[in-house]
Amino acid sequence: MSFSGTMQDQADTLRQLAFSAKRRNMEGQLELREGVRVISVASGKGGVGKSSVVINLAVTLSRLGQRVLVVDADLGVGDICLLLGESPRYTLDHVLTGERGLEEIVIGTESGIHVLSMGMTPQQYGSLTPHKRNLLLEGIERLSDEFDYILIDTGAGISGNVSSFAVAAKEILLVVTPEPTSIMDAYALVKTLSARHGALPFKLLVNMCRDTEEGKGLYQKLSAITGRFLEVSLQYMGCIVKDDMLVDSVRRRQPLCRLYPDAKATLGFRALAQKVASEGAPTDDGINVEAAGRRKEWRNHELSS
Ligand SMILES: Nc1ncnc2c1ncn2[C@@H]1O[C@H](COP(=O)(O)OP(=O)(O)OP(=O)(O)O)[C@@H](O)[C@H]1O
Repeated sequence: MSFSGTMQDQADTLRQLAFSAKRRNMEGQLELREGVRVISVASGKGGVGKSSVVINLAVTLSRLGQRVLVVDADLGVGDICLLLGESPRYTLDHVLTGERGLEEIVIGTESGIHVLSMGMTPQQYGSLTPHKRNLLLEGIERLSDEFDYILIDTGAGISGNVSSFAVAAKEILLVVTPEPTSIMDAYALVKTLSARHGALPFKLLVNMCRDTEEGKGLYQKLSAITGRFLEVSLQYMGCIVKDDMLVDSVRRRQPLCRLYPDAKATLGFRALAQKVASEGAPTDDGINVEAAGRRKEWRNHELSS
């Protein structure tokens, strides 16, 4: 199977899961605990540091006293456990065969965060009996009781499972780097997701930039284009500078912020976590008040210019 075929498969699987969850929601059967923040971390292209952002944001939030679950939905890759030097004893297969409950494949890590690896092909999902689907969904429901934050590491790009989680997650943290291809792919992702799902509350994080000025400049450019051509406003969440310490932490399979508490990139993650934590959860329609205000400003600006 080709790589893009695999990504499409992943998207289909997660879409089915999301739709099942939605149906249950409408029936009042699946309800995530009120107040739990579900943030999907996405990128237009691969290799921009999405998994590193998920891990370090999760660990920093955990140090702020939050209970954090990372869902590795970058199906089949299992990056998060690899990056944390963890080898889960059980996989989703054990849940599907009924040997284990979903809670039992969640692993606690030394860094204080929990990780759930959710790799499953659409073929596997399609062959699930309604009973097994329910088991999975009920598992997710129960898990949300145990955490304040659920961070989802999605596949990269439009064909990734970000589309499936976009609606479910309510909050999308888009990771972009100063590379032209990363910027173009991020724009394409925002365009496609907005066309599919309407106004979504995009948050933008610039990774691997030279300094804060470059980060802010990139945000202003991208935000001007998405505002003008897509009527989509982006909320700036800050930047993480390019830092060799991060590369070293990946090699040593430990979170940067744990290994190097004073590294420049660690300070960026700290600022990011504080910004995330200081915001309220979005409202039921997925729009937080601040973002809605900015969208209105954009429209007024467009009308008056
Ligand atoms: N701020 C940074 N400074 C220096 N290197 C970084 C930074 N962020 C990420 N990297 C490096 O970029 C590489 C890719 O990072 P990562 O695996 O987190 O990206 P990704 O977007 O999740 O990739 P994929 O799409 O393949 O899952 C890693 O080797 C990491 O060390």
